[in-house]
Amino acid sequence: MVQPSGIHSRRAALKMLDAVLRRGETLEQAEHSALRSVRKPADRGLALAIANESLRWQTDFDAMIDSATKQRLPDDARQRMVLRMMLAQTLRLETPSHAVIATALPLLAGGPRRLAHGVFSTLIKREAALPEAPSLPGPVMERWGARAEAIAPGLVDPPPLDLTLRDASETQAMAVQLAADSLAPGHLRLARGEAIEKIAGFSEGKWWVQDLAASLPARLLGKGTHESGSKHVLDLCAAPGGKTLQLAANGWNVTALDLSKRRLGLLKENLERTGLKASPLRANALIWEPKHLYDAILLDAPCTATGTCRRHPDVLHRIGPDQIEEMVKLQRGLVERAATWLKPGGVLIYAVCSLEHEEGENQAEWINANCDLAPLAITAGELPAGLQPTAEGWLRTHPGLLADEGGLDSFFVARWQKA
Ligand SMILES: C[S@@+](CC[C@H](N)C(=O)[O-])C[C@H]1O[C@@H](n2cnc3c(N)ncnc32)[C@H](O)[C@@H]1O
Repeated sequence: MVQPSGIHSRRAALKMLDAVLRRGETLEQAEHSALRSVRKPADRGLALAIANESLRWQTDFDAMIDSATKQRLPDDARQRMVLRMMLAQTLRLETPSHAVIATALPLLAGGPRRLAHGVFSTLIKREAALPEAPSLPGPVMERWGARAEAIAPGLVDPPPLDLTLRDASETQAMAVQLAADSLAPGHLRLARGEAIEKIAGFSEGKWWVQDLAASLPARLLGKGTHESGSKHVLDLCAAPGGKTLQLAANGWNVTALDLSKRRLGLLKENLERTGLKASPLRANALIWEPKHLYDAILLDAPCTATGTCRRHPDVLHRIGPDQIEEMVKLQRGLVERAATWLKPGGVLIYAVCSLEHEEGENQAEWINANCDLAPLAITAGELPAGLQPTAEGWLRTHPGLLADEGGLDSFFVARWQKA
């Protein structure tokens, strides 16, 4: 049978959705195997766009689908996944209906295609439309509470592209060269679209991709030099190295420790491209013992990553209480050990790209109560204009902040000092 053109990208998108929603894989993990058989970059881009938009607007697509079916389709039914993809193409990617139908029905070969066709046609006839911002899944609304309302508008589109510059003194010149905005020294914000490798300065290693929020933890450690040379920082859970690069560029002598061989490989590539120096170290921080104490430790802890929902909408559907609890335990194990590896006067930064209280605010309270460290409040003067620390001296960013400038990922950051 002749397959309609564009079917490969739709098959790959369906594979990704299936891996995320039925097997709990991250979209990034799923991407790898799903895109293996899709050769053309444009087809790969389309597959990713369909999967992303389906996940971003899933709650709204499901409400539409349910309004047009007599019997509710199970959440993980293939027809529901294909219908979400069809609606994503029509309502978000401006794909003509005939192309949507021609590429969707083969995905249901051997199954009830008529149902999908009927539901889709009904919704198109009704001129079903999306709300201004995606509705968040019920459990996410419950967890994020009052913040959810501010966050949702930040999820409408994929975020802009943020770069961190190797040399912050070039901020203005690079902003002009790349027609970019800058929200802080060493930060540039570009419209998303162009291939990363094609942006000027990539091959010379003048910058790396890093959301502004992700750059804040390392900024809060300041310069790494003093009269007698460089101070020692342990970048604990360092790979792929966005913060390692910042610390190295700021004069720190960096040990970049991570458990993952693959991710450390990326960190090494990043060091090579930027010409910055750090000492990568593969170890499990839960059993590793340092040979000396550190002036500073940056613990960018493994977490549920729900704060990256703008670029990874799969987290809206994959993460629940079990994953949160698992991460909370791991984070406590790591921070408990890190707290003993600081010199007197040494500074610890704890950061997570999570929107969950359990991994952020609750962990900071736990550290206050259980670790031999004194809180060192973050001040407004240390933050980009428009951001404020909390009353406790912590930092909590989310996609609803700096909304007019393009928003931010969500990070929780707090700081302590060893007596
Ligand atoms: C949030 S990511 C780090 C991102 C990195 N700091 C950056 O800015 O590019 C968390 C990292 O923790 C690492 N990790 C998880 N458990 C670990 C452990 N027990 N010991 C060391 N690293 C661990 C993961 O491999 C992952 O790279």
